[in-house]
Formats: sequence, structure tokens, C-alpha cells
Amino acid sequence: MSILLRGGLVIYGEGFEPVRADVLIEGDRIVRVARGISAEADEVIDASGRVIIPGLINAHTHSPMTLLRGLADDLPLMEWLQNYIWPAERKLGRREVYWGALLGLIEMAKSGTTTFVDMYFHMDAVAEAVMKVGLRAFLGYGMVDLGNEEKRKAEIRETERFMKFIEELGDRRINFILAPHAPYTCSPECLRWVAERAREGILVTIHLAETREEVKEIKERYGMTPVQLLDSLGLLTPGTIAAHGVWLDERDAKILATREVTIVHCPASNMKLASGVMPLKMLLKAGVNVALGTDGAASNNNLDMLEEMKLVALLHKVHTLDPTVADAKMVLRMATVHGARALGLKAGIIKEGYLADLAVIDFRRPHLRPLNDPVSHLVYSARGGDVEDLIVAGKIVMLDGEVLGVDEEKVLDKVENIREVVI
Ligand SMILES: N[C@@H](CCSC[C@H]1O[C@@H](n2cnc3c(=O)[nH]cnc32)[C@H](O)[C@@H]1O)C(=O)O
Ligand SMILES: [Zn+2]
Repeated sequence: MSILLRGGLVIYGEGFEPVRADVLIEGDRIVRVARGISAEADEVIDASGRVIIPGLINAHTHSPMTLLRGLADDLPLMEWLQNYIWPAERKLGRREVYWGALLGLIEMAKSGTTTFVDMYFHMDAVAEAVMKVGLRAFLGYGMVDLGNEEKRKAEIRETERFMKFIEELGDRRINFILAPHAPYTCSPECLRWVAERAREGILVTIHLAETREEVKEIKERYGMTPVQLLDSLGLLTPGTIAAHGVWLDERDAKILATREVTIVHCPASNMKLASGVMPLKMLLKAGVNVALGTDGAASNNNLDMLEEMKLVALLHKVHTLDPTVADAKMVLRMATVHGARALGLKAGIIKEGYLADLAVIDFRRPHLRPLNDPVSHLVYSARGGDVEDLIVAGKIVMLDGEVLGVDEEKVLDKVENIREVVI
């Protein structure tokens, strides 16, 4: 299978330089980026007047939480989780999770996301939804044991079952990730079990240092910061992808940098739950790999990575009173290259030899003209709905705004029905 994208403006290479070129894709790779490629291809997409960007990597989300969008707004994290979200989640079975994930996947595809990291339950239903839509996914069963040994055993069994399920699927786009929920919901025994499995080279994702209360609680319980705790349990490695990292001190940052951990910044969620402002400048200065995520749709309240990029840029400028922090290229790097690095993917940039994960955006729109600086427009002016085509692993996922693998209308009806009957 080969695809030729003809005549677009390509945001090319590590430098994100805009160049007029065609892009030739063979199998799951980009094989050539050049003007006037004459090769025959199975599919030809006319990209003239449009901009071809590397696919965005949403490094932290809970895709089925689209079902809970707008259900419990304007609350702090623990109250939101304990009194609203967890009781609502108890009503969600496999079927509900499947349709919620499909809705989330459609939303992500339509806003330029090609890869995402997901943590939830009924994850085989999420995997089924991913197979239909065709995104690249890292799926983890969220483990919560609350110090209860029986629960821990059950969470470990479910994790092992799901890991085997993913192995047997044998789809290179669908990957397994270990997903202990957080230092305040998982016992040290549970986290140690995860650390042991991670030594075999399996990726790990976890929520970390999200609120001031979490840091206080962990310090009281263990006499260490959440970062020090995870480090003492051997859980901080280059394969660790920790969401939030809002409440970190300089010592934590140094540990994270030394261990080559990735922190996933989720600005919308942090602002909405009033968790705080993550110390982006400090982390980048310490050399920490910072990726970008939306978190779930119940704390965002959408899965639009284009919007998330703008929020990062604006939040840190106003917070530090320094407009040079989080410039457009840096933010785009967080949403692409840094996510790819965390996941060990040769992706996140458009260049020969890289994975063919990319999006085509219509820039012939009033809010994207004149075309002074495409990367600036992408971060500061574009929005989800501007994305028209999406290619993942050399396969067309969306064409002219239509996600090919699913009946979108049917998904919209189903989730409305779930809202009325189940939630
Ligand atoms: N095995 C667990 C499921 C955990 S899935 C992951 C969990 O993370 C929750 N979650 C979503 N966003 C956040 C966040 O920002 N911080 C902490 N937890 C979150 C989400 O609601 C879900 O319950 C159980 O039996 O309940
Ligand atoms: Zn989360």
C-alpha cells in the first residue's frame, strides 16, 4: 500500500521548517519528501493549499471518559473523583466503555491526534474501538488497590489478562502499557510489582504529583515526595510516563531528569480542577522530557490537542510573566517529538524513514490567513475542526473530515442513549 500526498506545505523535519513538497508513503513509513515526486501510488491525496503536519501525540487521556463530559464541573480533584466520577464509573460496563472510547477516538482523529496513551477499565473494549478507527494506541488497565491485598491480586490478574489480550491481538499499532493509577491509590507492594514487570522493558504510565494535597499525604505516609517514593520503589525509568507533575521541587526535577522519565503536561485539566501550574520552565531547564496530554474529557472538557497546545503556550507566559517561555516550536515539539521519545516511536516528525503518522489541515480559512507562519498558526490559531485528513501507520483514518472506520452518527446516537439510560 502506498500513498502520495501531492502539493502540500510540509512542516518538515526536527526544525519544523515549512517546505512545499509531496510526501510519499510506502507501508507504514514515509519514504520520500520532495517536490514533483513522479512515483505511482495506490492512493493520491491532493494536499495543495493545505498543510501537512506530524500527527499529534496525546500522551495522557482516558478516552471513555467522554461519556462523563460536563457531568461534574468546577470541583477540586479528590471531591470530583470520589463523589462524582468514581460513582458514575461504577455504572459503566464493557458496552458503555466501547461506545465512549469510540466517541473519544473520533474526537481525537478529528483534531489531528494519531497516537494516544490511555488508562481505564474494560480496556479490551477500548482496543476493539481502536481497531475500528485505526489510531496508534498505548493501552493500560488502571490499577487501584487502596492497600487492600485482595484488590491488589485482582488488579494484577486483570493487568496480566489484558497484557496477554494485547499480545494476542498482534496489531503493531496497539500496544500494552502498565498503568498503576497513582501513588495515593496504589500500595507500595502494587507499585513494586509494576516496577518488576517494567524491568522487562514494558512502558509504565501513572498519575504523579498532581495536587498539593497528594504531596502532603504522601509525605505524611512515607516521609518522601511522590517522586522520591516512586524512585525508592524502582519505578522511575526511561519507560515511565507520568501525568501532571504539577507539584515538584528542584530535587524532584533532578531525579526525573536523571532517570529520563517523561512528564505529561495536562494544562486544561490542571487549570479546570485548580490543581496548579506545573513548573514547565524548571523541568525543561533540568532536562526533563515533557510531553503533552488532554487528560479525560471530564476534566478538560474535550480531547483537542490543538487547543491544548495553545493553552500550554498561554498559561506559562502569563504565569511567569515571560512571553518567551513555551514558544510555538517548543510547544509543537512537546505535542509530537517528546511524546514519540517517551513511547520509543520513530515518529513525531515528517522525514524519510519515520512512521507515516500525519495530519492534513486546511489553512484556507479566515482564522488561518494570511500564511505568515504556519507553526504559529498551528499553535495559536488552529482548532480541531480544521483537520481534514489523518494517516496512521500509512493507512488513511480520516478523509475530508470523515473518519472512515466508523459510522459517526451511530456513535453519537449510542452515547446519547447511554447518557439517558445508564448515567
Ligand atoms: N481499576 C480501577 C480503574 C482505574 S482507571 C483510571 C482512573 O483514573 C481516573 N482519573 C481521570 N483523570 C484523573 C486525574 O487527573 N487524576 C487522577 N485520576 C484521574 C479515572 O476517572 C479512572 O477512575 C477501578 O477499579 O476503579
Ligand atoms: Zn488522568
